[in-house]
Amino acid sequence: MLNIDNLHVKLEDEGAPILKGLSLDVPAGEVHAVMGPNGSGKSTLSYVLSGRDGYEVTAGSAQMDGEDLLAMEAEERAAHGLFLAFQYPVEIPGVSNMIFLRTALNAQRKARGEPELNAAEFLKLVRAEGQKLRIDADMLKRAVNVGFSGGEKKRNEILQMAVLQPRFCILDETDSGLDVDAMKLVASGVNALRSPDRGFLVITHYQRLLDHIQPDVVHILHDGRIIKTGGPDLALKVENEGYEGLIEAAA
Ligand SMILES: Nc1ncnc2c1ncn2[C@@H]1O[C@H](COP(=O)(O)OP(=O)(O)OP(=O)(O)O)[C@@H](O)[C@H]1O
Repeated sequence: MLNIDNLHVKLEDEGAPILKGLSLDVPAGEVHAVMGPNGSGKSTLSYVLSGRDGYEVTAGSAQMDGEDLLAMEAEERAAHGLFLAFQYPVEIPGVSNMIFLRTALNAQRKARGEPELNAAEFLKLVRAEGQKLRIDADMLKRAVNVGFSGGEKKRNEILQMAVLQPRFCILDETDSGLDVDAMKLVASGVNALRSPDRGFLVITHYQRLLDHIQPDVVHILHDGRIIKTGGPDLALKVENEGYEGLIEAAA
């Protein structure tokens, strides 16, 4: 479903590479976790895949369902069903959460040739999904993420995911800043979306998220490359022993 091959990326205005030959395949139906030390390139990977400006791909490829992701504009990638839950969700003053979600959903439906949802259908959907994440009607009316607490912003990212029903979801440290109960809500939001035709890349520093979202595969990213791939026990090993041993073994 998602195939990344030998990806090399640098900042557009700086010379130093950040991703240095990263390869990763996530088949449909699977959840892959990406862990790695600070500064190893995890967020860069999620930004490059989602089409954020400021990065230059100097070699390699990234495909979703055989189509060249890197050749698409950011909104085309979204219309193809790619979704990124940001590490630092963006505030959008003046745009209510509700209007934002409805506009995003209908733009994607239109791009896919599906009929737009009318106001009543949309309201029913967003209220039901909001309830599961304990996002009440008041938060839905407020400007997107403005004045939201750290944990509320992260839950709001998962609400967007639940409403948009993307086919491939990237979660960039969605667990950071969440209290224990909110983490369980977020995890059940993700688990509810798990399906044979959907894939996930879950970037996290902590094993505890993976207790709730059981990954099929765990990758360790260091210095712009995947240095080790394994099963869920690899995350436990990192939790217990840190990255040093894995980095030394890969050198
Ligand atoms: N806009 C930028 N300007 C300068 N350096 C950058 C920029 N974006 C990324 N980098 C550098 O690229 C490297 C990778 O950053 P990235 O945010 O992808 O790491 P990460 O693995 O997500 O880290 P963390 O676990 O701390 O979130 C870091 O050394 C970072 O300082």
